[in-house]
Amino acid sequence: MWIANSYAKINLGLHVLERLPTGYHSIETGFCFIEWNDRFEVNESNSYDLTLSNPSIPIDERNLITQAYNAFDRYIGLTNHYSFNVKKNIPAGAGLGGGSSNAALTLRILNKLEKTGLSSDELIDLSRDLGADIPFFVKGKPGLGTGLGNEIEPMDIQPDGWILTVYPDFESSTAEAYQQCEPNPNPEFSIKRILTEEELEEWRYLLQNDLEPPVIARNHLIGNIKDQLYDFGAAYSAMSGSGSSVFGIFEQDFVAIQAYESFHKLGFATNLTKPGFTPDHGIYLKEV
Ligand SMILES: C[C@](O)(CO)[C@H](O)COP(=O)(O)OP(=O)(O)OC[C@H]1O[C@@H](n2ccc(N)nc2=O)[C@H](O)[C@@H]1O
Ligand SMILES: Nc1ncnc2c1ncn2[C@@H]1O[C@H](COP(=O)(O)OP(=O)(O)OP(=O)(O)O)[C@@H](O)[C@H]1O
Repeated sequence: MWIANSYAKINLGLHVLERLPTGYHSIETGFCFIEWNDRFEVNESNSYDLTLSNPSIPIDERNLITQAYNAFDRYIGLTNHYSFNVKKNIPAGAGLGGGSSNAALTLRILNKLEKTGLSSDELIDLSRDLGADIPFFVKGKPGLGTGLGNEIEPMDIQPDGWILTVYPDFESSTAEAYQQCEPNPNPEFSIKRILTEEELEEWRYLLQNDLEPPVIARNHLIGNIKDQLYDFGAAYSAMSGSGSSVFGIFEQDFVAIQAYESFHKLGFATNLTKPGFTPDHGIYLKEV
C-alpha cells in the first residue's frame, strides 16, 4: 500500500484584474501551504475505485481524483489500475483547494507508480482542463499565481508566523464569488511587491482579497471571524480564495494557541500551522 498526504492552501491576497470574455478572470495571488491535509491510501487493483471518508463529496466523474485519474489514463495510458481510499480532513468548498490538492496528488502518485517520469510542467499540461488551482499544487512550492491563477512562479512567501485557519461550517461558491466581485485592473501595489517587500505588520493595510467583499456581504459570519482573529491579536487576517475559510497570521505562539483553543471550543473546524511550514510531498510504501 502507498500512502501520501494532500495539503491545503491559503491565498495570501488576491487581486481580480479583469473579467475575460470567457467568464473567467485574470488574477494575481500568493499561494502558500497549511498543515491541514487529507490522507491517501493507494493499492494496485483490477479496476479504478475511490472511497472517501466524507460521504457528501461525490465519488463519480465529478470527483477531481477521478478526473485526474481519467486525464492521466487518456493522455499517458495506465498499465495497471489503482484503488484510492482517502480520509478527507480538509473541508470542501472552503477556499482551501482540497479538491485541487487531491487532483494534483493523484497525478504525482500515478507518475510515480507507473514510472512515467513526467515533469511537473507535463503533469500541469495534462490537468489543464481540471481547475485553475491545480498547477500550484503540482508545483508543490509556495509562489505567485498569475493569468487565471494557473501560471505559477515559485517564491519564498511561506509566512514566518503561525497560521490559524477557521472553517465557518458552510461552503462558498467560487463561480459566484468571481461573478459578484469588482475587477480592478490597476491596483496600487502588486501582491508580489507586498509579499516580498513589506513586513507582515503592514499587510493588513495593503494586502486584500478582492473576492472578500461580495462573499462577506452574503455571509456575515466570515467577516465576524475575521474581526475576531484581529481581536485575538492576528497581525493579518483574510478570507482564503473564494471562501468560506478565514485565516489569521500570528507572530506569537501563545496568542495563536489561545485563539485556536477559543475557536475550537466554539465548535469550528480549525487548523494551526507552524511558522515556515514545508509540506512533506513524499509518497511512501507501507507494508501491510
Ligand atoms: C479562488 C481560487 O481558489 C484562488 O486560488 C481559484 O481562483 C479558483 O480555483 P478553482 O477552484 O480551481 O477554479 P476552477 O475550478 O478553475 O473554476 C471554478 C469557477 O471559478 C471561476 N473562475 C476561476 C478562476 C479564475 N481565474 N476566474 C474565474 O472566474 C469560474 O467561474 C469557474 O467556473
Ligand atoms: N476530491 C475532492 N475533494 C473535495 N472536494 C471535491 C473533490 N472532488 C470534487 N470536489 C467538489 O469540489 C467542490 C469544491 O471543493 P474544494 O474543496 O476543492 O473547494 P475550494 O477549496 O473552495 O476550492 P477553491 O478554493 O480551489 O475554489 C466541492 O463542492 C466538492 O463537492
